[in-house]
Amino acid sequence: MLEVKQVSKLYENQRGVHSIDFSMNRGEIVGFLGPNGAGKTTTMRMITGYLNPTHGSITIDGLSMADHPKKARQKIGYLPETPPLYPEMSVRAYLQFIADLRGIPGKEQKNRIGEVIERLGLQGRERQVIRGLSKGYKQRMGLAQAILHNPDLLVLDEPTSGLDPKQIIEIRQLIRELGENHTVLLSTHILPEINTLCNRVLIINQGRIVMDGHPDQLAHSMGETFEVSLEVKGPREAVLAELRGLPQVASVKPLAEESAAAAAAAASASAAPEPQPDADAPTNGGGAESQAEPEARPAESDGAEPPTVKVLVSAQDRADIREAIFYRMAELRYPILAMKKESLSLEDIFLKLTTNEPVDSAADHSDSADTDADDSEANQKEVSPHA
Ligand SMILES: Nc1ncnc2c1ncn2[C@@H]1O[C@H](COP(=O)(O)OP(=O)(O)OP(=O)(O)O)[C@@H](O)[C@H]1O
Repeated sequence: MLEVKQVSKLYENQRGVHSIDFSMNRGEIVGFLGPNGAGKTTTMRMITGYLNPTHGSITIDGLSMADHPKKARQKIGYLPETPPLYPEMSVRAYLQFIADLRGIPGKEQKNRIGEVIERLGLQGRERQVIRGLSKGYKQRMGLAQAILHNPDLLVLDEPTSGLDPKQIIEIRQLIRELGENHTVLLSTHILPEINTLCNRVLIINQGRIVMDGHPDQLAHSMGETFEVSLEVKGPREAVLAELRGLPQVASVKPLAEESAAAAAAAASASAAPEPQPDADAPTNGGGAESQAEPEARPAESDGAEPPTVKVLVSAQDRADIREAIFYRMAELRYPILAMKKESLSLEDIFLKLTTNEPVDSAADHSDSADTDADDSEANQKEVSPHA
């Protein structure tokens, strides 16, 4: 559908984009991600024919943008960061004007405008003047003008920028629906937008594409290891020793909060030697129905609760070590309070690719609940610009 071949745009200051190379297949929704000044808008303006590349070629559905700009542009709908609206016009008058401009034949115009008004939820506002619309509805108007001529490819520059959370949800839903019939390239600073909308992400940094893939595959392709964060109730040293002894466990590291707690516990409990677990403890899986108190939980014998051990366990060869951990801890009757497979978030990957900051995936794990919350539709977690 779209071929961008070795495209560069050099501005006078030598910035811009350099040898950008990617293609898009029909039906894809591709997220275009990058810090401020990375080259997203420049690339989108070249794809839509508003800016000529210094080098390279762009073809839309086989049509060269350089050789057939008019025909190629008819296949594209473009929503720039600021929608190109005429505030004094009414909704219907504006769409009529755009229909004329795009050369939609007169007898098709009424139907087409009616379809777009319905699709974008603009019914009842046809006579309203654009100036009086909310920001969310202005954005709907921007999308309406982009799809009016029924283009194959939609190019959307930060389509939810500046909207409130409710409007963001609405516009994302619209983009999702538009993605059913259109190929979509959308730029954003908002990482959850990629996770909720896109089946592919392109990351651009300092004018170069630094990553291209499915959001879920990116972590894997970056050599991510298999890691599990774990919260276990049991004698600390025994839990650590048992985990380290499991096959395919490469390392067991206390999480940041656990290190501090362990240091405090060690100081206060130094008088009482830590008991060792009983390897012959019952193997009934630690079921609640068991009446016998296990010898492996000696901390309870003096009435005190055993400590909670929080660690990050890394596996060799990306082996899934969760079952082995579960069965061994159950055997020893050390209850697992929480176990979570950790992976680099898109935010981790983005930082790794666009800054020199080392990314320690364990660093985020203490607040992994917050990370999960990132999937919330209205979450506005933006990437801080580091370009
Ligand atoms: N007209 C111009 N003249 C000179 N330099 C420009 C021009 N337009 C963009 N640049 C430079 O080219 C680089 C890429 O800019 P571009 O606007 O494409 O980035 P962006 O990723 O869209 O950024 P943002 O997220 O802030 O919109 C930046 O260094 C910018 O300063």
